[in-house]
Amino acid sequence: MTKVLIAGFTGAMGQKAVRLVQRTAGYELVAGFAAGLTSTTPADYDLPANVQIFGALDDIQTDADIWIDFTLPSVVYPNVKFAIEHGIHPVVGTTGLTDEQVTELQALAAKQQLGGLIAPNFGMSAVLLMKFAKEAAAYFPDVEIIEMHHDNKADAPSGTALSTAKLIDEVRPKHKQGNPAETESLAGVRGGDYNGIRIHAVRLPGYVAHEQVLFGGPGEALTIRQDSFDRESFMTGVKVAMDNVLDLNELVVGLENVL
Ligand SMILES: NC(=O)C1=CN([C@@H]2O[C@H](COP(=O)(O)OP(=O)(O)OC[C@H]3O[C@@H](n4cnc5c(N)ncnc54)[C@H](OP(=O)(O)O)[C@@H]3O)[C@@H](O)[C@H]2O)C=CC1
Ligand SMILES: O=C(O)C1=N[C@H](C(=O)O)C[C@H](O)C1
Repeated sequence: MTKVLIAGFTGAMGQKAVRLVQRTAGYELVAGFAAGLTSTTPADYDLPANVQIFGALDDIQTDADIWIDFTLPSVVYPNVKFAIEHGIHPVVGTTGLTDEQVTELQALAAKQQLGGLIAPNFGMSAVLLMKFAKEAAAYFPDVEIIEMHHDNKADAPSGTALSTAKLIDEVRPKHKQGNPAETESLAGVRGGDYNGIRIHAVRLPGYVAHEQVLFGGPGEALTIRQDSFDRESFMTGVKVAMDNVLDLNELVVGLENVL
């Protein structure tokens, strides 16, 4: 039986992950971790009595094999560091880790000879969107990204949009796009700028997670779009990660690398 701890177990994604672990043969939920808890009684979260509930990182004592993290950009780094230092394989969906933090965590995982996975998006449609966008960018170097999310989202741009921009940046011919004399009469109206790639973030009730990559060329355009209408869409990828993470011997970034 593979034992799982879920960090952020009370959140929108954490709750989906709890149900995934509970319904999947071969896995056992042994612990839940979240901040701001009013109780550490498992029954108060509809969890069996043997599930340990932790409200602070320093309190965690567990024999979990896997640490699933769906928390907040502000806490994901210490969480994953803690997991690796305690020999728990991290499966990280939380966004917001900087490139430097990922490099540090990879070095720590290598030192501990521990495998893990960080995925900016566990949804198949988003993984494919990023793959197709990278392919298209070699032929359509002029591109902008629009990501659309629910209005509870803490961070902007989305981790997926940033990853998409990084993948596009790896292949697209280096050039300046748009009008070099362009001005903004309304601050921020042209979006964020990742190496010349504009990213626009929309936050609205009713949305879950959506992304469009717009390519423009002389007389034509290509739009690639993905929609996650339900957070259940991310669970396919989380299950793939759980099934593979114990066999990894490094901290891998991107679900596509374990598919
Ligand atoms: N990779 C992917 O496929 C996906 C990634 N995400 C990412 O996952 C993350 C979580 O998203 P979502 O579930 O919507 O967010 P929620 O706000 O719904 O949940 C956040 C969770 O983290 C907990 N938390 C808050 N502060 C701390 C802390 N200091 N230590 C430990 N736990 C803490 C919250 O507990 P409490 O409620 O008690 O404050 C809650 O359980 C985000 O970064 C989001 O971008 C989301 C969807 C898919
Ligand atoms: O906060 C969310 O909801 C999501 N976060 C991830 C991101 O920032 O890319 C993945 C997905 O977009 C949903």
